[in-house]
Order: sequence, then C-alpha cells, then structure tokens
Amino acid sequence: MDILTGRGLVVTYGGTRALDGVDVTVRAGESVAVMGPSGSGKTTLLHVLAGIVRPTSGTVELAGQDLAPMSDTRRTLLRRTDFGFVFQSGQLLSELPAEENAALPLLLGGHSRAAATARARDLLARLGLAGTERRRPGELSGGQVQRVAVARALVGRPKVVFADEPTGALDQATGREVLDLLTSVAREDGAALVVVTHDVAVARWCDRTLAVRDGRVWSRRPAPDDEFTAPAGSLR
Ligand SMILES: Nc1ncnc2c1ncn2[C@@H]1O[C@H](COP(=O)(O)OP(=O)(O)OP(=O)(O)O)[C@@H](O)[C@H]1O
Repeated sequence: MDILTGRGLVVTYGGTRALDGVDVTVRAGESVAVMGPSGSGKTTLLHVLAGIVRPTSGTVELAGQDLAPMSDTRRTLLRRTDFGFVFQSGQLLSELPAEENAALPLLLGGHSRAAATARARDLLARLGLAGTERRRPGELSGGQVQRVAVARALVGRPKVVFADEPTGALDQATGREVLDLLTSVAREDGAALVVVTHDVAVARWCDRTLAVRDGRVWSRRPAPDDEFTAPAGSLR
C-alpha cells in the first residue's frame, strides 16, 4: 500500500529551483534512503513530503489525503499524529529526563502520563537504553541522545518517520549503530522511514535509495541489482 505520494513536485526559492519536478512514492513500512551531493535538494524533498514546506507546484498525499488544501492547524496536527522526525542534533529538552523527552509527543497529544511513559520506556529499552530513563540529555552520550530522539520520533506510532542526517554529528561507528536501530525498530513498528544519509552502508539497509541531483530524483534498489533503475517521473 502506498502511504505517501508526491507528484510533480517543484520548489523554487527566488531564482533557485530546489526541486525540479519530482514524483515519489513511499509504501507503508518501507525504508527509503535519500542520497545526493550538498545542495541537491534532499532536505527540501523531505520538508515537502512532511508538509513543512509547501511546493510551488505539485501535490503530496498522505494515505490518499491531499496536504495542500489543509489549513496550517490541520497540517500541524497531522505532523504530530502521523509523522515522526529525527534531526541531526539539538532536539531534546535539556531539563527533562530521557523518558519524558521520548514521551513528549504523546503527552502533547493528551495521552495519560502513565500510558505515554510506559510506551516511551518500552521503546527506550528496545533501543538499548534500559536503565537510563531518568537521565537528562546532559548525562547521556551523543549516540544515546540520538537514540532518545529516535524513541521520541516513534513513540506516537507514526505512519512515516523522516530523518535528516540524524547521525551527522556522531562518529561513523556510533552513527551506524543508531541508524541500524532506527531502521529496525521503525520496521518492527510498521512505520515507513525516509532518511537522508551520506553513508552507503546505511543506504544498503534500506529497501530503496532515492538519488537526488540538481532537484531531480532517481530510484535505486540495493545490491545485487545496485543500479539506477528509472528516471524521475517513473519511479519503481
Ligand atoms: N530557505 C531557502 N531559501 C533559499 N534557498 C534555499 C532555501 N533552502 C534551500 N535552498 C536552496 O535550495 C537548494 C537545495 O537545498 P537543500 O537544503 O534541499 O539541499 P540538500 O541536498 O539538503 O543539501 P545539504 O546536503 O547541503 O544539506 C540549494 O541550492 C539551497 O541553497
């Protein structure tokens, strides 16, 4: 089942065409790596698919619902309930312990503290953080902080998790460990994952790679048929 569909996506900033006519489909539960040179349009693509940036033209549909006609309030709510986000760094609240940071989307969504914390603790344990639930971000390593951020992205059982270079601030080994966990826990929970990464090893764990260049996108399956398969407009 297709969960997220972008059609004919164009984004222009002044004279810059950051996206130049992109068609992309994400299926429920699949993981998609987004790769490409600096300035090629990866972050713009992520932001358009997540409803953070409105495309200059083109449409984005989540489970068949067009995001464009929605009010900002409705789109913000949708982002909270159906999407999870992991950014490079700086996303946790320094005064809250790990379990409350991870539970935050559920607490903001009106769930009971007990239910929210129980779900957060379960995720933290699956991410190898049992025993650190009461520590604040300043008492955790960089890799542990990003695992708390992963727990927070997944806590609300989103349909899609967007991750923009989520381990860019970590060393390669720690970064791979965190991304391996992100990919496998998202898969277990049935969430689709769209992750911008520069690491080809990480891209191989994903079901598919979107190669972005000059605002256009090509789809690629991982090895053994590790070839670009289709020009923009005819993905999959
Ligand atoms: N808010 C903005 N205003 C003006 N131009 C922008 C804006 N955001 C992005 N751009 C331009 O759009 C193009 C694509 O940017 P984008 O951030 O999507 O690339 P990227 O592939 O994510 O790059 P990086 O790997 O360096 O993060 C670039 O030329 C960039 O300078």
